[in-house]
Amino acid sequence: MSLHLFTTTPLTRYTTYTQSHTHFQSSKLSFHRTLPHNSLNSQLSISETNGARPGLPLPHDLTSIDVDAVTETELKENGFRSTRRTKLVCTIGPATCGFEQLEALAVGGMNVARINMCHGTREWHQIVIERVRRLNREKGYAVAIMMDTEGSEIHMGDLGGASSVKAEDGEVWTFSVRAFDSTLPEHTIIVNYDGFAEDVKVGDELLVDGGMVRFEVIEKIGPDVKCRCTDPGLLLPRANLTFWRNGSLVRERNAMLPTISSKDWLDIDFGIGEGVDFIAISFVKSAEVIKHLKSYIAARSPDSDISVIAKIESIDSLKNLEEIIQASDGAMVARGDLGAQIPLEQVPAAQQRIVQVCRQMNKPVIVASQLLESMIEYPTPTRAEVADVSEAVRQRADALMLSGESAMGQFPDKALTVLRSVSLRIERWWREQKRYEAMALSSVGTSFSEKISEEICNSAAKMANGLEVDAIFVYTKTGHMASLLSRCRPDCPIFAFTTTPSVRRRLNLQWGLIPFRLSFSDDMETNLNKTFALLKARNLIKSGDLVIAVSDMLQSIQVMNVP
Ligand SMILES: Nc1ncnc2c1ncn2[C@@H]1O[C@H](COP(=O)(O)OP(=O)(O)OP(=O)(O)O)[C@@H](O)[C@H]1O
Ligand SMILES: CC(=O)C(=O)O
Ligand SMILES: [K+]
Ligand SMILES: [Mg+2]
Repeated sequence: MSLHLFTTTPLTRYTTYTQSHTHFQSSKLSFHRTLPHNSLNSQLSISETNGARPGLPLPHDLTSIDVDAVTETELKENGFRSTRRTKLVCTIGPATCGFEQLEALAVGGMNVARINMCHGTREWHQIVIERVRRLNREKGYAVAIMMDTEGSEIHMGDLGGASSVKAEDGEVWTFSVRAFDSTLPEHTIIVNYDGFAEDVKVGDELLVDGGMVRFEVIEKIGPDVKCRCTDPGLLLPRANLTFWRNGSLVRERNAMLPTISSKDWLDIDFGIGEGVDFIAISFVKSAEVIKHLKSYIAARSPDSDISVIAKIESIDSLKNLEEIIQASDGAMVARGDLGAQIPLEQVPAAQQRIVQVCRQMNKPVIVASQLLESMIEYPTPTRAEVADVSEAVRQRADALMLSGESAMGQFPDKALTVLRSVSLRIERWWREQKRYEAMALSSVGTSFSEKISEEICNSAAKMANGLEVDAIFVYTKTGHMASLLSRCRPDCPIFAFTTTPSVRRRLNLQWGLIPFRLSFSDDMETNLNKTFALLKARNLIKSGDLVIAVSDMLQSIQVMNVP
């Protein structure tokens, strides 16, 4: 292993190299000068001609840098420090599936588009995926796609075409497992689970959508279960159903249902075929199902790098939380169903625990459901909703998610604006107050090389805060080193340079990362010169900006002013 300190005039540069070898005996400290950066000009002219010098065609790929169009504007307008660190996920539904609507969400800061396989057909989802791709291709975004499985929990059927139906206090409704050929009789709900009529008992409480509407079972007649509405509200198509007996959730049979149903496997095949970036698995109960899915994806599509997100929304997933998160590539705090399975007042503590476990294990975490529920109908959020969003940002979750607000609400763009502005404000407040928690991060690396990367990232983040640098640059092929830096939640943004578009899209889910696509070599000097030239040509950085650069090829840290 060797340690070098470099310095140049007029700019000052300090470099620490930690090159990892499996065997090493000595450490060396040297001090010398690097070449001046006068090679910048020639690179600048190449980039300015868009990679096509007359008579000497250069592949666009080698001389350009790709960054999200909105991030670019944000960086230019607000400077590095004020960029948003918390990522935003939007569920796409009828309110947002058009190309212009998707573009409006991208302009508003959507980092990930989520499609929920509970709703709509595969053809419908395929059109949405293609539109997001087109948006990325034509408008320079890197919006990632997350496919969320239906899971085999119990839910209602469609409401005969109605978008919602009101259940009034005291009304008697029939919950039936029958298939109705023609129109649905009045006050009738279809249940997708054949064992339903056998499993419920008179006196059970039936919760729709985690308790948004409640019924009490009053009579069982063959496949029909008569229930009286005790808490009125709106019934939405395919809403989730849970039933409770003597104050606890009935889940004996439920627990026997497979996490991934036959329909889910077909949806997963569809997702693999479409090359989605994330697959989120509903109602995960154990780590086994995640491992199984990951090996299935690897066998099905060896070249794909689809990340698997575990949705934490059941009692079992909380019981096996650590092992599930360890096996996954990320997690979602799916508060909608979670709140139907555990008492509501336990959800906030569960959220905090899940966010912390994910951070410790270096997995991205999304806080989801009802963040701005009232904005489905109204253009402004409640104060309580703003406080809830603030709390998720303060916990430093990687991402916040919109569900009904963006899928079928009346104000999807306004809801996204609220998430964006609350995130920015709380992040700034946190930095100004220097109130970041001193969370002791335990080691996640297993090999010696991984441990080196981790120590480098921890040190780089600490140095970045201490020296008040403008940005951390990380050159990473797999994205791993970028996520280790993100885990430290430093004060400055992290510019993550990566060679493949799919890694770039996936990094879009992680806190504080600004992913760029750039082709680079093993030679950091060349990489830095090239990056400085390209970013300066686009007015994204200027001479004198202080940056720390780390790389997973060299396992190095360098501190420098942009020449
Ligand atoms: N593709 C779609 N087509 C029609 N409606 C949709 C679609 N996606 C979402 N919605 C509507 O938006 C609402 C909220 O979306 P969300 O994805 O949170 O649904 P959910 O069923 O509550 O979530 P989950 O099934 O993951 O627990 C849904 O209940 C549904 O009414
Ligand atoms: C998102 C989701 O699945 C839930 O909150 O239940
Ligand atoms: K789902
Ligand atoms: Mg759910």
